[in-house]
Amino acid sequence: MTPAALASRIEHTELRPGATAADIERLCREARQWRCGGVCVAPAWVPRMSALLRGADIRLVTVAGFPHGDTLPQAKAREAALAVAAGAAEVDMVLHAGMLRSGEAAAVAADIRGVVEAVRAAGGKGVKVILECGRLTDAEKRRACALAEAAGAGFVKTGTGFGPGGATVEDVRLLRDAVGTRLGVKAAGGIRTAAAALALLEAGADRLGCSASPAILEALRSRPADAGAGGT
Ligand SMILES: O=C[C@H](O)COP(=O)(O)O
Repeated sequence: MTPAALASRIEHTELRPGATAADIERLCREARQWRCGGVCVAPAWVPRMSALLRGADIRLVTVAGFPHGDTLPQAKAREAALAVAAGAAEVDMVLHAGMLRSGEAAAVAADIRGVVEAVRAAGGKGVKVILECGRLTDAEKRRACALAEAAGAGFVKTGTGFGPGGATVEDVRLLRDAVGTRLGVKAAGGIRTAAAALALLEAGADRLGCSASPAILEALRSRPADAGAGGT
């Protein structure tokens, strides 16, 4: 895979607590430089991201209920709608893992549906549901995928980058198996090398969320031509 092809699958991310305006400026500059498919920042930075990326063909992504997913459903939906009004195209919302693990499927579905409908009404382009796989059993991951699909989400996403463990090939395979081709799969959290990025795509991820995107892309660019995986 070429660096350009990989970059198109990356949502370059800065969600660290305490990230500064300079961090957001660097992120957007790097995303333009590498032509990343998207950029993901916390809601309060959406107006800045939107201004910095005006005219660029880069998806503007933000988060809702981040990073724990346990805000009130109405707050999550409103947060998502306000972020879309401020310029975000897509919202990565965090699943309420505690409710899922309590067997309260209807409440989990309503939480997701609230965000999906709020984003749609605000003119946004779609919602990803962050599962935080490190906190869930495989059966819970499958249940979460079914609820995300039924509630109208467009993607499921492995993690926030702030929970236990990072994105794994096993979780991407499981999520892909659960949603088939009906939903997208985004792998995120702890992706630090080109080999890891390519392995996650190979396992079935459509998109990757990473903060280490330039290092990953630079490593791929510097790799000897015959060392490529996948050959594209
Ligand atoms: O959604 C994306 C993650 O927050 C990125 O995590 P990372 O900093 O481990 O790449």
